[in-house]
Amino acid sequence: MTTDLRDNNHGQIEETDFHPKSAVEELAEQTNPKAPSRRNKNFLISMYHALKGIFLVVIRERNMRFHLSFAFFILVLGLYLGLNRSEWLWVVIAVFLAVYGEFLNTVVEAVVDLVVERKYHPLAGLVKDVSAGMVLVAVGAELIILALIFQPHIWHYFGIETNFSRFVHRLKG
Ligand SMILES: Nc1ncnc2c1ncn2[C@@H]1O[C@H](COP(=O)(O)OP(=O)(O)OP(=O)(O)O)[C@@H](O)[C@H]1O
Repeated sequence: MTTDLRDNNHGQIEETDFHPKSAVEELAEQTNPKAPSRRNKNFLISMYHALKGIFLVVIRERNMRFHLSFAFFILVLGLYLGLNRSEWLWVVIAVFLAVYGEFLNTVVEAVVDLVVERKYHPLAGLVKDVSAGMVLVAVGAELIILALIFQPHIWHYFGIETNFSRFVHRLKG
């Protein structure tokens, strides 16, 4: 995180903490006011734009790369520990909850920057903070679900026997 100087709308300059440019900020700088607005002409073009959106967030948002690296680790751990089908279902829901939250957060950041034209505004800060809080809640839910799913398997792996870990392991056959 770096520091940035911003006008606080009262003629004073405040020092605020900011990360280096995010995907949203870089795109905001590339805006060409003279470019005509274009609409998607067919399904394939719509798909292309949707995939471009996913690609942009994955490549340029550090937090998204963290979520995906974590998801990959969970995938490997799940395969190694031999989760069953219904456990995978919960793992997928948990992982996508956090990833989806990150997508929403990126959208919120972009819209806020668009509305305030990247100038300082307390409400813009509030919206971004609440949006970041939403991601945190989603990650909290993800971690709780993953802990509930993986705990009996990890216990069993380390030879810690509880009624539940025995029950889950028996389900695996
Ligand atoms: N226009 C603004 N006016 C006031 N405060 C802002 C503004 N933009 C950002 N902030 C404050 O700076 C914080 C960081 O904003 P920023 O846009 O850099 O998000 P970020 O840290 O890159 O988020 P993420 O890590 O989720 O991508 C916000 O949570 C908010 O408190």
